[in-house]
Amino acid sequence: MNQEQDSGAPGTTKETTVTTWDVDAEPQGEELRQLVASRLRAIPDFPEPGVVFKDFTPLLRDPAASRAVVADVVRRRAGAVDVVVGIEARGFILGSVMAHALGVGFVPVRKAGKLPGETHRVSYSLEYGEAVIEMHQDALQPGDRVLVVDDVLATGGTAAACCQLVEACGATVAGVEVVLELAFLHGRDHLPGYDVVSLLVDEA
Ligand SMILES: O=P(O)(O)OC[C@H]1O[C@H](OP(=O)(O)OP(=O)(O)O)[C@H](O)[C@@H]1O
Ligand SMILES: Nc1ncnc2[nH]cnc12
Repeated sequence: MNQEQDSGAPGTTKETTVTTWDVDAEPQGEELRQLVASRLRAIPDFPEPGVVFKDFTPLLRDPAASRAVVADVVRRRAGAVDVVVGIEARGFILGSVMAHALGVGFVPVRKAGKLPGETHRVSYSLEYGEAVIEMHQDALQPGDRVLVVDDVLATGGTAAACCQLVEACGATVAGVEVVLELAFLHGRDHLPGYDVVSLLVDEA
């Protein structure tokens, strides 16, 4: 649905037009999956030998494809989340635009030592190493329905650690959204009971 609103102040002739976004008109289903798959590239042996890195910078470079990814999440989650939590660094890019499109706030989960306030912290392992992530203790309120956003679900260590941080604040994980799930790394096994949605699933 497209809608135009006149928000000019009474007694003035100035008009401002606000156009809402028709998310249903964006690519969906198989069309969306093919579009997104065509904007990801596989880079072998990065960041270390044996890892095939799935690079989503071509997706970001294409406004139509990025917009379609965000629209897909808006169709599924609009009205059902209060906050988006994005995981440093790639989760920041997707998570912040999704928060904006959903009309909710954004909370960053950062690698250790980057946040200035009092934090909760969790250590975890991922496909190519170990890490510690943190979130400000006062970033969420008890009862907040939180959408966790990242680009890739690999071993699931990062997303599971992020869900722990959300719950440490007394908030609820409403769902986890990723663009690409590397199913052969069984990340879902670390996220039992969570509503995990991946746009693309790589089985190989
Ligand atoms: O499911 P996992 O095995 O935990 O892996 C997934 C995580 O790995 C990548 O982030 P990375 O830690 O490489 O950081 P970056 O976004 O700063 O590149 C990716 O963006 C996810 O956050
Ligand atoms: N293979 C991979 N490609 C991109 N991001 C990742 N995060 C963890 N594993 C990854």
